[in-house]
Amino acid sequence: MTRRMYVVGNWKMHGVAEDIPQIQAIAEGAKSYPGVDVALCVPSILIERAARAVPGFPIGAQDVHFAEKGAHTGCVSSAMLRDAGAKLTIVGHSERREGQHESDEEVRSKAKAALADDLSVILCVGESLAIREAGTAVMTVQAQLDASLPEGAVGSVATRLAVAYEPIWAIGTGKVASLADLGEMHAALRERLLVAYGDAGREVRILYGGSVNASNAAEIFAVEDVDGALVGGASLTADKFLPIVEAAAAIHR
Ligand SMILES: O=C(CO)COP(=O)(O)O
Repeated sequence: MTRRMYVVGNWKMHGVAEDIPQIQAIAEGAKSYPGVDVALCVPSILIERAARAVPGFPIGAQDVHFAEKGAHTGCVSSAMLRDAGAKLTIVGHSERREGQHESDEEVRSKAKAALADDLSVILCVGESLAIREAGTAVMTVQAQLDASLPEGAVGSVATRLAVAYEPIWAIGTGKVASLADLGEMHAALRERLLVAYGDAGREVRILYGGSVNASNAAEIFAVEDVDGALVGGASLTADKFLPIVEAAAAIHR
């Protein structure tokens, strides 16, 4: 089976009403690359306006609560995201694992809740610089994936689940994992997906994230088992983001 390339922007804490034209430019530009799945994850308060501005283009969230509803001040459920027009959500980004002390168990619950509510999910994993330097990155990230993946039969929803490998030291730093390290990690994560889901594990896309830009996207996408990218800074404007989508469109597996 072939996995479609997937390029997703993570706007993090950027974006107000005046940025909607950039979202429209990205959605319009993405139409030139029908072979690539493209999406943008924006701040939750912008989802509804963004989704209305670009009908048919997937707008997503950057986090979701695992509960359906209840006493969770400041949180947003998957049903609320869907109601606002979101089609996907990121879970377990390292900035939340660190900043909001999210555990693997919590990330797993969030992924399960979102998948059950028909959202697509991008589940993030990645190691710190200390772990990379200690030489234990692969086993650490595999264990993180094992503990964060929704367990059980994923079969029918495998195409709605993606994993994003984002080494923490590569996020926003201009540093990118070496292509050899990237290939090793993506193969190691594929192995865990096959253990967890059997053949359906082949359908789950594995994205790379961390300082992806127009200049390095092509070589990153050429690495086996890299099925696209989760892009931060370079997703904020159409002129920086669309060349990354174009690089993905050039991959034929
Ligand atoms: O964290 C990231 C995407 O989720 C990567 O961010 P940058 O592309 O800005 O390094």
